[in-house]
Amino acid sequence: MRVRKKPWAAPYIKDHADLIVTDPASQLGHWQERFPSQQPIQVEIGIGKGQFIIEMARQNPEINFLGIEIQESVIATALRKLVESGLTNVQLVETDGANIDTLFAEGEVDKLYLNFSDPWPKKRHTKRRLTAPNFLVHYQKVLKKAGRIQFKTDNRGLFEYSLMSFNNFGMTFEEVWLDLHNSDGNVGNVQTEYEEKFSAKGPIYKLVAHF
Ligand SMILES: C[S@@+](CC[C@H](N)C(=O)[O-])C[C@H]1O[C@@H](n2cnc3c(N)ncnc32)[C@H](O)[C@@H]1O
Repeated sequence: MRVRKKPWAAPYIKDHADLIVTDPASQLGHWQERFPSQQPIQVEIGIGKGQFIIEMARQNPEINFLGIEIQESVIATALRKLVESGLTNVQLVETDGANIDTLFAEGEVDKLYLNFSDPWPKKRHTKRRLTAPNFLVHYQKVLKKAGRIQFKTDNRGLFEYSLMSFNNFGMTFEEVWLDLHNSDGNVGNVQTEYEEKFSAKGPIYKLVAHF
């Protein structure tokens, strides 16, 4: 998903350096200092406009959330929502999720969310999928022992690929939902922007797994 540049984005991000990090490697070992309370850290990679992470933070004040997004113009919109929310248990991080192993110490992350990740359907782009083994190696390092990865998508091809990828990596599945919105798994489900947009067109798939 490529989005048009927004001229206001860079200055807005600069003005809100208390809520967004643009040089994340400098925070290694210091993430908790960015929050008022030391609490478990949960991370979403590819937050888009931030609806999911902000609502999760509202519902779970006992957790500190970090939202990673690669596109400046997209994360700037999420930042606006965060500013309006007044929440203090969310920090945004403008970076490539592929760098996650350089951002956190081993076992620092409690849970990882991947929502409606770009499908990269062409075979030659497999390594760009956020559920590919080259990403799983990094997730395994930063997640605490038995820390969960929660993945949702409307893309059947990506979901099937991810099931195989996690399984081949030796991960254990805790939940697999093939039609989340019409199942018991939907209780307490927090929807993302993409989920709201695409659930009318077909099923939403979800899995929760750990290493
Ligand atoms: C299809 S959108 C989904 C947005 C949101 N999660 C939702 O469900 O509404 C995927 C988002 O992931 C971001 N993204 C893709 N690859 C990324 C990466 N390697 N690191 C960080 N963000 C990434 C994209 O810029 C885009 O905003």
